[in-house]
Amino acid sequence: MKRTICCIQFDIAFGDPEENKKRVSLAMEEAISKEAPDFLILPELWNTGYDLTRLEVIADEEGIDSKAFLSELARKHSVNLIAGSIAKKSGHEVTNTMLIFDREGNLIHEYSKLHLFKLMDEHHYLTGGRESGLFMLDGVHCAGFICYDIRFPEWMREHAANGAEVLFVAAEWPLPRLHHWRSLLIARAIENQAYVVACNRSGSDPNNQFAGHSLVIDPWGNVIAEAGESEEILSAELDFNEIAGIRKQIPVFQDRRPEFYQSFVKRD
Ligand SMILES: O=C(O)CCC(=O)C(=O)O
Repeated sequence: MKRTICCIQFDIAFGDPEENKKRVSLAMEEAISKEAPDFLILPELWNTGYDLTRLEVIADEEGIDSKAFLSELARKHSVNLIAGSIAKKSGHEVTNTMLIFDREGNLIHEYSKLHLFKLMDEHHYLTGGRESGLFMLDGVHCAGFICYDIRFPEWMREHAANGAEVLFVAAEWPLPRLHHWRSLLIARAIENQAYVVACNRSGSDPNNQFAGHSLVIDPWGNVIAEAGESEEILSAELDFNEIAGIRKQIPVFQDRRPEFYQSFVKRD
């Protein structure tokens, strides 16, 4: 089974959801006309960027506006959409939430970033998620993660151990730690013997310059597509038949001994 994917790496307008909707629409038109992908992925917080101090005002109330907008795009282009994440307001809480739509425009899953990134003050403005990132889309077992989540191999492993064949990552990863971005993503692909499709943003905001370098990595850890630092539509073909062979050759999922991992007692 093969599927084509496109990462839409774009420069997010700071605190301007309407402008960002225009940018997403245009980039999607381009991706669809050039690549006709099965799956499209957007970056993290694409509606507001990291304008955290104004989230009370600009976050999307229950995600209603974004959901209508994205559902229509998925349906119109008949594409599966891993719609990065949005700032979503529910009562007094704001979450950093990934929205996933099928080709008919049905919202099939929401995943809110589990691990908040203190270095960028997320814990002051956002509430961490509580749900799993697992979902099934177009016959593929998928899992979604958001940026800092990639530093938590145990979280991603749980998803792979529960069947995920492709790990989608939406990010606003800063340029100074590009080396970590690449190394962590390659490691997550190798250890989980899964595809990693990671969509970062490009450009800068008042506080950070972002790395771009969206990546598609195969289950052997080979980088099969990589963007540069600027806006780019990155595409690749994923062949899910490769996974079974790799998992048979080095059967890490059978060889795990999780019963020992929790009960480890530190010796002096
Ligand atoms: O872990 C990192 O270095 C970057 C994480 C990040 O930028 C985020 O989670 O938004």
